[in-house]
Amino acid sequence: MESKHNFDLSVYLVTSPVASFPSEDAYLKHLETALSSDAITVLQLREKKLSDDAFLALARKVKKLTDKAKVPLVINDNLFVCKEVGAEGLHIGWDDVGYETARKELPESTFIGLSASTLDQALACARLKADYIGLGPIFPTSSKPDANPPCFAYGAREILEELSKLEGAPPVVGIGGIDEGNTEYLQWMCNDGRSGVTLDGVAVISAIMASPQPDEAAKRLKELWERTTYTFAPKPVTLEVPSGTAFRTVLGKVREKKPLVHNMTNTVVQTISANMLLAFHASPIMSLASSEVEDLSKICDGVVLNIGTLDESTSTLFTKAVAAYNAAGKVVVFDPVGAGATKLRRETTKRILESGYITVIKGNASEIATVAGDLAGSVAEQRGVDAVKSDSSVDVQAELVLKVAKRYRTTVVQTGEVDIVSDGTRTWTLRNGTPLQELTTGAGCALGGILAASVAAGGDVAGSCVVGLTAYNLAAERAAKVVGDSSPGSFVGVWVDEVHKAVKDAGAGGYDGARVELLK
Ligand SMILES: Cc1ncc(COP(=O)(O)OP(=O)(O)O)c(N)n1
Ligand SMILES: Cc1nc(C(=O)O)sc1CCOP(=O)(O)O
Repeated sequence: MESKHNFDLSVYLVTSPVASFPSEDAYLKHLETALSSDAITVLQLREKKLSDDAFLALARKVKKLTDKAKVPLVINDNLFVCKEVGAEGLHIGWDDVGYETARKELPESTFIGLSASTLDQALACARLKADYIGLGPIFPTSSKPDANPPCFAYGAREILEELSKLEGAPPVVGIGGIDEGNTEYLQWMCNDGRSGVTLDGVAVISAIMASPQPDEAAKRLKELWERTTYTFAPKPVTLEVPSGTAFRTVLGKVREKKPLVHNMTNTVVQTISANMLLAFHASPIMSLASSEVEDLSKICDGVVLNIGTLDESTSTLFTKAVAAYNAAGKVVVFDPVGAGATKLRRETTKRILESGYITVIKGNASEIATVAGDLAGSVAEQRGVDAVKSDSSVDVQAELVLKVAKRYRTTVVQTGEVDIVSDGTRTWTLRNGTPLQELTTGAGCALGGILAASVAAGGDVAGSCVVGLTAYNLAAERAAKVVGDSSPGSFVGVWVDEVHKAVKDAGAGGYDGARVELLK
């Protein structure tokens, strides 16, 4: 290390206790193998139970390895060991030796990292001018029994957004529950060119220390961390919406591609969901089997996760689906049906939203308000998330839809008398449809499939949602004209016919009557 500022946090290994290995030799060999990957950029020696003498003796051996690999060594908590061994850095938490004491006692060139679990702590670290912040836990972890509650990727993103407003804020490394399955998602959520948010690296214990091949594990983490294109991330914004051309483009692509949509949906709406997808010129697969998820993620273009008839196993099943469809780079539409009604629904909704990238969240006003309210348990609470009721004005609802889209870096489709679509940058209101849709069981749930097919074919996520939803609602209006206002039974059949025609004609003239407005 030439200067205290010359450190790279991108793949930061924190050690597990030497005592968790069969021998000290096995432990040192493990570290040496990990360091031989050339992927590790910082190594923190963390021993909670050793005496100062034993810690120092171990630190001297580890320092030889880190020096050989030209990787800075950071000592966890112990100022004495840090000084004695001449480590390049010290990491301390809020219960440890104070930052100012450590700063006075250590050479200027020694960098000092501070832990933060909340926005207030992160701001305090910045005020103290810590050299870096260890922000965590990001995800649940079993490596630190006294860890604070996780902030998840969206919470980390909010904290980083606040830090980015300060001049000279310290770099930040995320820690806690980070592994190969979530690194890419965390990196995408927390490195957003649009808002200036940056996370500087990932710190891990088990992802490398518990791996039988620590060098390979470190290399894979580095490769995931350095990605600039993401498997799951939406394609760039290309569509001009609203316009008849966009309408024809998306529906034409649906007709050509015939997207295959995996419906993990509730038992009440299976038939209408499958029929609407077929009418939309897409193909449905209906399956709730856990053992099929990975295979289906490889052949399907997208999945609909609908918690309408959930049980205690739904969150495990659906988070598995999020992981599989993210890894396959396919569309995930999440419908948190009745999200606020029970504890099970609230918890399941929260776990799914925390688990990975959701391409589209679709729900009615109270479901979206519940999704927004769930955030109030974390960072958002400190900054005051307003609970928006379904009887609030369209503008107020649109503001919340935009906030939820921004927070999860996703597209939100809120259905109601006025539908609202937002991707956190652009927000539209859509005013088509008929009251007969509300008298049709599964009309909202079947829309999940229409959105998945539209996005899978279209490219621009939010734009494709606007087109798919408008086509669906215009078809409903045409069907209502045919059957009259008091025939909900006959309405469904004619609606399916009209959806079919809309895609068959690829929207030729079908956009007439669309009442779509892009809000400023
Ligand atoms: C990089 C990094 N970030 C955070 C921590 C946690 O430190 P602390 O709060 O002091 O908790 P313990 O590690 O001492 O249990 C860390 N060690 N490293
Ligand atoms: C050491 C540590 N500090 C944390 C914090 O939140 O400050 S979480 C954590 C444990 C990280 O281990 P793993 O990568 O195995 O989850």
